Amino acid sequence: MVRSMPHLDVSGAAIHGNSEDRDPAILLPNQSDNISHLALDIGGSLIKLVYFSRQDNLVDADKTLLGVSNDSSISSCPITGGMLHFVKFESWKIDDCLQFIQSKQLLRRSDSLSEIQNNAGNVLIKATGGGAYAYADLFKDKFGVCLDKEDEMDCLVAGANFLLKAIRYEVFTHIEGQKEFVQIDPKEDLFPYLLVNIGSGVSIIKVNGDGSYERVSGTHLGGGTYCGQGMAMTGCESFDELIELSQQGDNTPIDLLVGDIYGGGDYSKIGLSASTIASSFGKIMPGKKKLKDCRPEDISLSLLRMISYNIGQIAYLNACRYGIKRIYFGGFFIRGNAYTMNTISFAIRYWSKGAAEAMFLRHEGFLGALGAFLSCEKQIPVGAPQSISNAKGGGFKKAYHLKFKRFCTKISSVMQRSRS
Ligand SMILES: Nc1ncnc2c1ncn2[C@@H]1O[C@H](COP(=O)(O)OP(=O)(O)OP(=O)(O)O)[C@@H](O)[C@H]1O
Ligand SMILES: CC(C)(CO)[C@@H](O)C(=O)NCCC(=O)O
Repeated sequence: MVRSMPHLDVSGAAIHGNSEDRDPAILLPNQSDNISHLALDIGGSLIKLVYFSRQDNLVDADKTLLGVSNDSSISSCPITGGMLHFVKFESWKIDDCLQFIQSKQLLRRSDSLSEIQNNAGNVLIKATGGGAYAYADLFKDKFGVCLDKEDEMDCLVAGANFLLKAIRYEVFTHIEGQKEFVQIDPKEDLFPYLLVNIGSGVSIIKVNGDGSYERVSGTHLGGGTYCGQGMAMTGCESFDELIELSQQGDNTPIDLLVGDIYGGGDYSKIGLSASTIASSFGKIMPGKKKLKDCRPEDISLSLLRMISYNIGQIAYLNACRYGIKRIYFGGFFIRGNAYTMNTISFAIRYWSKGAAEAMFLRHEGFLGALGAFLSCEKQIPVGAPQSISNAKGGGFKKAYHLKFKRFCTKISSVMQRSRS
């Protein structure tokens, strides 16, 4: 028997936890239908899982949304709904993921949404990413469930649109170590935007509206490249180890700087300072330096910088190509790492001459999984979140808009010139 789906109510959705929490849960305060539902995004490197749990108790006053404890309407609010939880596993540890699903009883058949079935009577769970195809048999054999495949790009866009529209304190800029939340008015300054999803590989998507997008570019030099190349060059055994190493690194013994080529000076005629990287890894060269002479810490940092700058530059070029000012970066390559975000932000600022700013999402790696989760409903409310004008640094600065106007005018005149 095929039952109708219980309603997923995302109205009033908000982050649960404080502003520094990683992968924070999202509170769905108005979720009244009893749903037991999960969705998976099985990527080349990581499996991302989003699931709902019911939460009937009161919000702990110390755990108010984002620590905005002076907001009395929040601290005393009873939770009648539930929570969205975000969990990830390395793709090669799929057994851990299966074990987790089992231990949390996420496929309990007694819950109504889990009983959604296909024509053949098989229980379905939403899944996206390449692994939704690659691991379909495994899920069928292990749990007797069918993965109900959703397109990866559709899910990325749906997840991003939901977060940008409905979740306060989701988006932020990260410039020279300073994190500032950005509030988006869904009616004024949401579309179009560029979504740069840095997973194993990188997808660059121009998003025009709900379900309206075009994957305009991509690059195979992504998170998988940093991880694979880094492990090959340093002997590290994981992404986390590489990132940790990079924190003690210095790129200058490895990267060839403009000053190294120009006798210590700038090449000011073309606007290159002495400290600009002329060539990533350029100091490893015949007769000079070999890989074995380099510290793993420095290798990891140079690599992180190389990949991040390069993605930043490609993102900027695509923003120019379409005259888009808003560039959001997602994907687990970022992993909330300050250095990565600073570098991407620097690249966007540098290339746009300060006219555009990189923006990041707190649920960076979960866009696809969230989109798959929401696909059971296919409708996301447009409701603008409440104002957060009191948030530290919230809102775009007027100067930014002005600068960007100039930036766009410049781009269109360059484009006109190149056409004529
Ligand atoms: N614990 C981790 N293990 C492996 N990679 C990690 C880890 N944490 C962060 N990463 C980085 O995140 C990247 C994967 O990001 P993400 O999960 O967004 O993409 P994916 O879905 O696996 O890839 P794709 O979409 O290309 O199939 C890795 O390539 C790596 O750079
Ligand atoms: C192949 C996908 C979409 C899988 O997630 C991703 O890894 C990606 O966008 N890679 C970059 C491929 C390219 O456009 O060069």
